[in-house]
Amino acid sequence: MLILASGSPRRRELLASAGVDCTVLRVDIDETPSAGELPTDYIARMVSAKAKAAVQALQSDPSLLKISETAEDTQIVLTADTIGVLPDGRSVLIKPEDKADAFAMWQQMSGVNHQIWTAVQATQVKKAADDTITVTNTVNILEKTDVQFVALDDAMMERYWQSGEPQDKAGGYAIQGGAAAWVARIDGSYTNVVGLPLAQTLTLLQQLGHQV
Ligand SMILES: Cc1cn([C@H]2C[C@H](O)[C@@H](COP(=O)(O)OP(=O)(O)OP(=O)(O)O)O2)c(=O)[nH]c1=O
Repeated sequence: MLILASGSPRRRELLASAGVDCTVLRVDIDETPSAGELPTDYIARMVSAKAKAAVQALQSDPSLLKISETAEDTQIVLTADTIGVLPDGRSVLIKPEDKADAFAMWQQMSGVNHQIWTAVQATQVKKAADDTITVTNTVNILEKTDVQFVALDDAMMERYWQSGEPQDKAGGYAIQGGAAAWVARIDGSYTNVVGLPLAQTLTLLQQLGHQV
């Protein structure tokens, strides 16, 4: 069975909607961007740090890995990271720290286009007889979706902040929730915005020989 190393319920639900069962392993990493770090570098660092943390957790508790110790028996650990990117191509939007941070992000997205990027990493691991976990293959994809927001006023932003939904979402919004009314159009994968580009992820899993 697939190990989804993500605390995001959206990712698990998307995989379940495609009939993919997974075991959830929560990993906690520092998601602070470095000064001047470009979106491509930041998102690659995040998705790989989440995978490293997951492999470490498996190493501490190898019983989480439901595979035998034969060389052919491997398991896939899936990690993902979702960010917003402003039209300057440099500004990364992650989860808002507080209300002021959310408002500042939304003001920059009001009435214009931004992009949502999700990076997905499939890390194939195997277990040796002494319970050592080794990574046998790593494959990454990066999917980008253009999103255009309507013009937002203070009352719309205030109402949405009070809903409690923005707090744990990249860019401080959920297209699958209250912010659906803010989205004039998108160009690209919808599920990518929700946190996991489903069709592309299934292709990735198939490439690694995982039955989907
Ligand atoms: C833009 C957008 C983001 N999101 C979510 C997807 C991700 O869960 C979250 C971005 O944060 P992430 O750090 O990508 O994911 P996470 O912290 O929820 O889970 P983990 O790190 O354990 O994998 O924002 C939506 O649900 N809807 C949206 O429209």
